[in-house]
Amino acid sequence: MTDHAATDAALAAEIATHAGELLLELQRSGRFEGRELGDVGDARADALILERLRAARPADCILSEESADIGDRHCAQRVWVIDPLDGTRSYSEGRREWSVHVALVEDGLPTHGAVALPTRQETWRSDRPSELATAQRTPRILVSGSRTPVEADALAAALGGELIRMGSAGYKAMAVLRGDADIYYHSGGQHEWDNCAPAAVALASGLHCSRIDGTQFRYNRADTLVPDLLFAHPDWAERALAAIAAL
Ligand SMILES: Nc1ncnc2c1ncn2[C@@H]1O[C@H](COP(=O)(O)O)[C@@H](OP(=O)(O)O)[C@H]1O
Ligand SMILES: [Mg+2]
Repeated sequence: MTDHAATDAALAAEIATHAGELLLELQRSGRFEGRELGDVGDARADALILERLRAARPADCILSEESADIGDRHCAQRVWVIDPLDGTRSYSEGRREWSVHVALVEDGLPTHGAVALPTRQETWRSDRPSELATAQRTPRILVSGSRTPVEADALAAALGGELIRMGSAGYKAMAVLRGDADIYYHSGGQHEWDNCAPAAVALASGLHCSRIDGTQFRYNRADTLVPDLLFAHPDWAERALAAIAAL
């Protein structure tokens, strides 16, 4: 049972971890495969997260990728933004790169959150900031494998970096936080649920997280589209923003 006295970050971590375990079991059960596995996983993880959040925080609103808006979130001060299965494609193809996102947005800012990476048995959370690794001289730049930005090669060339294609926004953002990469760059579209919990967790550890023009992320907007993003080790943030502006 969910602990009603848990802090928001602890609650997010507990729920994301449990949803991740459910998804792993479903994937390993072999009962579904391909697209159907992704659809069933999305729906079941969504149901688990909604049930737990409603029980623990009945007064809050919820915005989920898999459900219609719940409650009148636009004027709500506290809104949970969740992605029950980010990297659905990787998940349904049996790959490792997928994640579960649970974040709390207060007055438009991501204040608490957790990102579960079930295939690594990791849950990253905003109330347990991690020490950042040393940035690499040759930056490793993560981009979407299926929707690689057209300008990705030019950015890598401008920074003298190495481009690495990978699935899932949460998996990529946490790879930067872990120090396995230096930059996660995306353009061409995404939604609030794809990057809200990763931003809540990454910001708490001092990673640079912004739109690619350097402006701050704002959440719980009427239009959930977030066209682009930059997650970067602080040592690379300014150079990356300058290189992006010059593309
Ligand atoms: N151009 C675009 N428009 C809308 N969503 C996009 C997008 N590019 C990536 N995304 C979403 O961002 C998440 C990470 O993408 P990727 O794995 O390609 O890096 C995926 O979320 P879901 O898996 O939750 O659908 C994907 O649907
Ligand atoms: Mg997503």
